[in-house]
Amino acid sequence: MPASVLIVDDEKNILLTLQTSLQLAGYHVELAANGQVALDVVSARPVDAVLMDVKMPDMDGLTVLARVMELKPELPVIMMSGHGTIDTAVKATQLGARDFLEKPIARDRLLVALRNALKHQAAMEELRALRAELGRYDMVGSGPAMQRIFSLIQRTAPSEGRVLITGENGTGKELIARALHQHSRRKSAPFVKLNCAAVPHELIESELFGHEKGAFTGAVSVRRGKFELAHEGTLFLDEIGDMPQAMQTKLLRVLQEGELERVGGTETLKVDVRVIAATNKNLEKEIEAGRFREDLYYRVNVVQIHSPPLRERREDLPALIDTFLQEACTRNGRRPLSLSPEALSVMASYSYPGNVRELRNLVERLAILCEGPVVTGAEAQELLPRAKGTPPAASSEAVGASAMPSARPPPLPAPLIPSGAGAAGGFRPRVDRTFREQVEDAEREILQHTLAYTQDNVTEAARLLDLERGHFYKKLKALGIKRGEKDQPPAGGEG
Ligand SMILES: Nc1ncnc2c1ncn2[C@@H]1O[C@H](COP(=O)(O)OP(=O)(O)OP(=O)(O)O)[C@@H](O)[C@H]1O
Repeated sequence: MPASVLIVDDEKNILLTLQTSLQLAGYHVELAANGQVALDVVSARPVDAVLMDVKMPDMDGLTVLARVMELKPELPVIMMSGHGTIDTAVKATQLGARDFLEKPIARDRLLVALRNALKHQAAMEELRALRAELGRYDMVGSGPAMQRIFSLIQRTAPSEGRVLITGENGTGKELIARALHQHSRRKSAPFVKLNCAAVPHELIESELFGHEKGAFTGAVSVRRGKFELAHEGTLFLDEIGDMPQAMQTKLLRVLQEGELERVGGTETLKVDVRVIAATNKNLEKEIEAGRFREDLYYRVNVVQIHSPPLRERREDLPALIDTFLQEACTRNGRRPLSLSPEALSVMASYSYPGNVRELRNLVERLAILCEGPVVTGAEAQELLPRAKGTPPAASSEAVGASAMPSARPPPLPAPLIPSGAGAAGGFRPRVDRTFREQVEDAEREILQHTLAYTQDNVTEAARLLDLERGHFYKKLKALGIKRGEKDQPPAGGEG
């Protein structure tokens, strides 16, 4: 689609001369003979740049410029003046003008200014997108599950086939979608994302298809939808299982015909977009339950890529931890940290219900909180969440699938191994803690472990350990264990 330029000038012959120059250079041109018309156009139709005279009757160019900046702060505006003073040029720049040209306008100078303004605009948009996504492109992992994903990406990306990516939250579905885009012939066009679960149902249509000015209350200016923005590129529909049914029907039509109308509009727009969808739901079950259209499912599910949960590809943990740790250290301006074997073992024994996203956050916390340069097992242990029924790890087992408990709690608390004491053969005497302190460490771990198992239910934890409830509370206090407020200590604090 050619870039569209709005020319604003009260002199008709200037409008026509500039129009001819720009049309010959391949631009789509709109004309406005005064400031009010210009403002109407800017709020009613998408324009990519504005070329505007300073001196106009009724509303002068600088006033119009200020209003345009309120409506569309990112829109590049080039001001023109036959009576250009430095003052006016400075004022225009302060108001947000991208360039200032003196009349009479040389064609070459005009085209260079316009090209620069549009290039700058595109670069800023790219930069914004890159900043937002910084560090989210590279996929780490060399185990069989990731190898399978890489191979599917390699084979599917160059095709035009729609892809459905399935998997729990935080498993890297968006990264897969981005990798598909980056390895496709569409890579120089935009990658646009819409999270269907995050947009209120009543707004999703205008998010996807855009809207005309006045289409509904709050539609103060025309807006392009995600489909239009993704023209010639890729549209990533995240959480497609949450798309309202009425929208599923409309989406189906766009996928079938490549055509759409903005909300409140009558013009039919043609779009060339590759759709990649993702879901954490089982869409076949959603179809059975009547919540997801079967025909839409077949449209989006030409190729399916499943991203398994992290607990099913534990072999990737060390590489992921290492990558995230180095990234986090750089980001937080500290020297590289490394994990002791005990810390790695502790990290490996957690089940990561939030998957790679949770791992990434935990590692970021390690990079901020640990003294270093080597993260100890105790520091890692301290960091892991324990309140959701996940028992804290035994600290000195080897990393590997067998060292990792499943996400579900065991039927009874697993036998505990005090910090620093491993399974048979792995025992290492601690010289940095007294005997009494090590006993307390062990007691603390038993109480925390049991509380995590009972989801902070003290009565149940005390029962499991065959302790009186009051005595249990006393121990918690003595060992400095903080807990949630599910039930209160008995009156007097003892039992
Ligand atoms: N293989 C990987 N290598 C490196 N980083 C990864 C990998 N997988 C996921 N991540 C990181 O984990 C985080 C979550 O990934 P992403 O947003 O792609 O997951 P998702 O499955 O799309 O999540 P949601 O379903 O919640 O939208 C991101 O910070 C991403 O960079």
